[in-house]
Amino acid sequence: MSNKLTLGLLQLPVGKDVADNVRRALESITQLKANNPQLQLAILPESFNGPYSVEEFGRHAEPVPDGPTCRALSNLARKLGIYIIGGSIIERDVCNKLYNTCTVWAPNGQLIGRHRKLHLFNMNIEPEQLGGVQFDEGEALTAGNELTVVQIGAQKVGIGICHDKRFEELARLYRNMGCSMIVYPSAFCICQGPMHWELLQRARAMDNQLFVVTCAPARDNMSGYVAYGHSMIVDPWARVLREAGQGRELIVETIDFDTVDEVRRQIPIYKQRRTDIYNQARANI
Ligand SMILES: O=C(O)CCC(=O)C(=O)O
Repeated sequence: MSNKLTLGLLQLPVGKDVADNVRRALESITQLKANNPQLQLAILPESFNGPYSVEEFGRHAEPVPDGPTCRALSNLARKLGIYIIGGSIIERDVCNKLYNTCTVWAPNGQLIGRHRKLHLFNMNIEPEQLGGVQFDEGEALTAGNELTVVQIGAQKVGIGICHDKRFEELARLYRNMGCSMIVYPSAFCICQGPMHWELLQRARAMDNQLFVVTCAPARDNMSGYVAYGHSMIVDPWARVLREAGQGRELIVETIDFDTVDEVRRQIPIYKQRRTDIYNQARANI
C-alpha cells in the first residue's frame, strides 16, 4: 500500500444557519475533489455546521450518527469515494447531553470513528492580555471519555479536537498506539492563536515524530468568537509544510509517511526514553 496520502483542509466560514453551513461544506469538498481527483481525505473545522458559542450549542445540536449533518457527510464520502474527517458538530445524545464530536467517514460511507472532545475549552484570559477571552464549554457540554484512533489507508490516525492539542499525554498515547498522524479540527481565537497555535502543533509533532494537522474556520471579524484561521500541516520534523491565511482557503497536500520512519530512525528518542526512571519518579510523587 502506498505510503502517501493526499489530504484537503477546508478552512470555511461558519454562519448562523446550519443548513447553509452544511451545504457550503458539501459543495466545497465536491469542488475540491473535482479539481484534485487524487484527493483521498477531506478535513473540516471544529463546529463547522454552527456558531461556536456556548449559548448556541443547544440550538444546533444533532444526534450522531443519525442526524442530518452526519447523513450528509456519510453520503458525500460514499459518493466521492474519500475519507472525511467531519470537523466537529455538537452532538445531542439520548440522555440530552451535549458533546463536541468529530465523526470520521470511510469511502464506503461508514462511520469509522466518533471522537467526543476530551478536554473542554475553559479559559479566562483577562482583557488586558491581547483582548482577552472568556470561554467555558463545560457550561453546556459534557466531556468525552475515549481516545479515538482510525485507520485511514495504511495509516493509524489519532483524533483530537482543538483544546485537546494542549495535552501532550494524549498525543503521546496516540504515538504509542502506532499513529503516524494526529488530526485536530480546531477553532482557536485571535487572542491566544498568535502565541500558541503553531507552537502547540510543532511541539506535538516534534515530541511524537508524526504529522500534526489542524483545520480551522475562516475568520469572521463580526462573529462573537473570532476564529484565528491558519489551518496547518506540520511534518514529523516539526516543520510547517502548509499554512492557510485567515480567510476562506482550501489547501491540498500530498504527504509522505516515509518521513515518519526517517525522523524516528535519525532521532531515535523513543529508544532512548528512560521509562524505568520516569515510572520510579512517578511512583514517588
Ligand atoms: O486551547 C485554546 O487556547 C483554545 C481552545 C479552543 O478554542 C477550543 O477548544 O475550541
